[in-house]
Amino acid sequence: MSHAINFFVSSSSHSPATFTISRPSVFVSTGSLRVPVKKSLRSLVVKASAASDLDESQSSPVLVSENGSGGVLSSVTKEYSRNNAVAPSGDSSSIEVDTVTEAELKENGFRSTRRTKLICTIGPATCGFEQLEALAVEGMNVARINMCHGTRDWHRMVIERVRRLNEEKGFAVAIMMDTEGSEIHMGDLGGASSAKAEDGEIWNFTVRAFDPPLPERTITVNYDGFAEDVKVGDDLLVDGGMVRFEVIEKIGPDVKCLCTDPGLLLPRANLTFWRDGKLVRERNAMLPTISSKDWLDIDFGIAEGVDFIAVSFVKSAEVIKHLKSYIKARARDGDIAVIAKIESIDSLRNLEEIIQASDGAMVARGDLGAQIPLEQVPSEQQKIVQLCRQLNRPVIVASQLLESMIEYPIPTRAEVADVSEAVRQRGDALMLSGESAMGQFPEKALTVLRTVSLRIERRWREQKRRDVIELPSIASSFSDSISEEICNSAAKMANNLEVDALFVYTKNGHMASLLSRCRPDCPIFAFTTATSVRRRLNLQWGLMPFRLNYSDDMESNLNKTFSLLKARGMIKSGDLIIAVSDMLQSIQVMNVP
Ligand SMILES: Nc1ncnc2c1ncn2[C@@H]1O[C@H](COP(=O)(O)OP(=O)(O)O)[C@@H](O)[C@H]1O
Ligand SMILES: C=C(OP(=O)(O)O)C(=O)O
Ligand SMILES: [K+]
Ligand SMILES: [Mg+2]
Repeated sequence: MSHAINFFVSSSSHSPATFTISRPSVFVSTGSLRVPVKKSLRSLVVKASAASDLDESQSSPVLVSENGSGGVLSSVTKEYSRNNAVAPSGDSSSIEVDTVTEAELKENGFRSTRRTKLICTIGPATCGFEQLEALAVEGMNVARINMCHGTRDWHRMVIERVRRLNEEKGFAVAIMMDTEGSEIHMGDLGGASSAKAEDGEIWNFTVRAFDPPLPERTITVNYDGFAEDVKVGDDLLVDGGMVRFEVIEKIGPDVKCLCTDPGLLLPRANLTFWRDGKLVRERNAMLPTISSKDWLDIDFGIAEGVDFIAVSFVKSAEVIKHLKSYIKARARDGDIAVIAKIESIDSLRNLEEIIQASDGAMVARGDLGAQIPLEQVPSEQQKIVQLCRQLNRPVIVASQLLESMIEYPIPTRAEVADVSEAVRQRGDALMLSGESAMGQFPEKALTVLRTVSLRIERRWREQKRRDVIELPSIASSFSDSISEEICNSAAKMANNLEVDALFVYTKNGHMASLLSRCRPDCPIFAFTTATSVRRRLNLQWGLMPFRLNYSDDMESNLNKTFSLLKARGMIKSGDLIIAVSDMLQSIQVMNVP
């Protein structure tokens, strides 16, 4: 018996013929009871020359899943350790599967997989192979390296370890390189890990270069114009106010400052200066967003094949466009995504065009909070998250999510509330900075992000609190409009029919991102032919990216997918799924045979 609902929107390049797959009846759930759907076969045909999102026919049945969900429970972790010896990639006769996703699906079922993605900044506390593996097992989707710190050799070592982890253990942890940017910051304290500034002490901020050790109470500053730009009486804020000084005297390249709010100075901390209660934007406002050192780091990132480049202190869309064309001309597959960090007044001023030009955005609350009043940061966060969703760009909420966990094994209640709010806003990803880079409890911090995400997501679904946010059409062509409408409809159907999972066959990830944008109740299994696309999809809300070689014959793709996933125990007969692909511009509702 063959029961299915097939909605076909066929492009002119494909015949509008429908197909059916032998399968049990389609069930629609009413509450907890599933009743068979009346047999029906519907076909909707729209004429369009839609470009296919799918690759040419590829035959070997290689399936790779990843840790996109990673809502790992303790027994899942145990299961991971039992199974973590996976076949090396490229073996087309075997299935490469990330045991963390696999175990989580088996243990928790579809619904309770995690949708919010997690990013960890890698630093001295987490750069070892075992430490990186522990983070991946705990659910790290993206590893961030901050070019403000460490040497290129150190970063290369981290990248190699993450790559090896992916190859040997089947993960798809993506790598994000974050540029230093040319805003004003302190030097590296001559090698010391921190320095204490006491109330009433006089410190010398200087643009002179010193060989270590630095003279006592001396701070080097990276910006040559610093001594000329500041004025006696200015307030000098370290990291947005963690330590405060008042400028009392200028002597050539040296600026003598009186400590008025004592605190700990950390290497390369950001500096801002304020006059009459206002942030001073002197010639430093003219500094290039991407410095000459940043360009060298970007060349390094391109050569190493990082997945994302996050650009610090973006001021306008132009710099993003420039970087994107620079990457396109140089990167092997031209597929490094550019993330705009929103962390300055200028970036807020040009927000929409910056996000439009980028492949994603980061609410970089650390520096943002040093440039605008702190009480304004939460509303800016909400605005940026919402705008990114409307424009279909992944968005990361970053900085100080669990700051106290740098020192303590549990977070403050206020930090948990902040993480909950970011999850409730349905941002794509949450990011750890110091907590994972140099904190004492990196894995525990990641566990907190994971468990809070899972809890809030589940509560949201139970309350059926679907988003009221308006999703404007973003398509720039008729064929894009078709994809968008298909995804909007498929996501709505998935919610109404309470299906177990959405399947999307997507070559470049666009269809997958359109589904993710709808934030459906069920997880989205995204099948893509390229390993690099699979890693990039790992940043997006609700996507479980798989690498799978598939053909342009959807019936055989579905059958292959079903049998591979069933063999891994990741789905079972009777599970209800909706599949979309822009190869056939179709929506298919079916039970797994
Ligand atoms: N590669 C690294 N080497 C040494 N320390 C690092 C590295 N990356 C991060 N850190 C430490 O972790 C802290 C938090 O990381 P992050 O938020 O990325 O940087 P920042 O504080 O400069 O904005 C940094 O201040 C630094 O002390
Ligand atoms: C993420 C941020 O950037 P960085 O850590 O590079 O300063 C931030 O400022 O919040
Ligand atoms: K940075
Ligand atoms: Mg910053």
